[in-house]
Amino acid sequence: MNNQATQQQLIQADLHAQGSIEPQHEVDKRVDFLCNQMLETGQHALVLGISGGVDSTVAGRLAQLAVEKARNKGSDARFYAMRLPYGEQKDEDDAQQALTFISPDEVLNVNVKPPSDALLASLEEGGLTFQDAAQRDFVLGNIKARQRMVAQYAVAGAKSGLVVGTDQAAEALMGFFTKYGDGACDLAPLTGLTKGQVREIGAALNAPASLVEKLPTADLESLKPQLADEVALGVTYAEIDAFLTGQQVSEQAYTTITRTYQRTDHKRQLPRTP
Ligand SMILES: Nc1ncnc2c1ncn2[C@@H]1O[C@H](COP(=O)(O)OP(=O)(O)OC[C@H]2O[C@@H]([n+]3cccc(C(=O)O)c3)[C@H](O)[C@@H]2O)[C@@H](O)[C@H]1O
Ligand SMILES: Nc1ncnc2c1ncn2[C@@H]1O[C@H](COP(=O)(O)OP(=O)(O)OP(=O)(O)O)[C@@H](O)[C@H]1O
Ligand SMILES: [Mg+2]
Repeated sequence: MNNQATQQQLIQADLHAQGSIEPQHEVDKRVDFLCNQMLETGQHALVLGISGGVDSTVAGRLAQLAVEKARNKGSDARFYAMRLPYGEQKDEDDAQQALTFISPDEVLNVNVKPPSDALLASLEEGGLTFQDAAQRDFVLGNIKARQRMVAQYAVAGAKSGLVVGTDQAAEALMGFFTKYGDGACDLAPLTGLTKGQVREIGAALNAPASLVEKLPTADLESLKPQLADEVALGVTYAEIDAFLTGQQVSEQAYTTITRTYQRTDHKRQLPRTP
């Protein structure tokens, strides 16, 4: 086996990626995981932001199925789905379609624009300056992701709940999440799945095809609304998934992926200590 294939195998194992999945088996396994976590911890709720993207559509439906299963076992578990737009969201219709599909016990609508803008204004009043408008916008993007984390943990605190995250192997590989923003959670039910496998599970759950096939976007930068992840990453999800499932990828994709994986190692670890 050549060096490239060995390195791919090591990373695949590190991220718990599988070459292929049986979607219904993964649904059952991951619903059981969420249900058992509720029962074992004695917590009473699951909490998750629903964006209108495929990851939160799938994780949200798994969460609703899990609390229903826990209730069948005598728990009073409830799922709190949260809409967390930054002002008006361009793909709000998709978010509403996701909510209809998920059928959560509760929906909370929280606008993260006022707290995000207020924090940025306070930082600037406090003396923080930026290189340019693009850097300021990028930093504000991560503030939005972290305000969503704050909002979800507030609900978890009030309802004795656990925060669900949507990190999967493709985002983990590329460190494509905000550290302590959407990267922060108590339970990560999509761990190990490629983007394509998340879509396979969405299809097995009968999620609307338009959401299953939707173009992924972090949608954090106001100056680049709905920016496709693949443009930001400089590599396609098809190439990322191929890398994760042990297939050969182009030299350029291999270099981009392995360099990004190494550069973002700190995002997949606990804080460094002396
Ligand atoms: N070597 C190192 N060792 C330990 N810590 C290190 C470090 N280098 C930076 N850091 C720390 O990490 C910080 C950078 O990480 P972070 O704050 O996350 O910021 P960063 O990785 O620069 O930005 C987050 C990226 O994730 C994308 N994202 C975010 C949220 C959701 C999604 C999505 O797919 O929906 C995507 C977003 O578009 C952006 O490209 C630095 O400011 C520093 O505090
Ligand atoms: N506007 C939003 N409202 C509620 N939650 C959000 C919003 N934006 C992001 N989130 C939360 O942050 C998570 C990370 O965003 P991310 O874009 O990776 O996932 P997604 O939108 O579900 O799917 P995709 O990656 O395909 O766009 C989401 O899964 C969701 O839980
Ligand atoms: Mg998204």
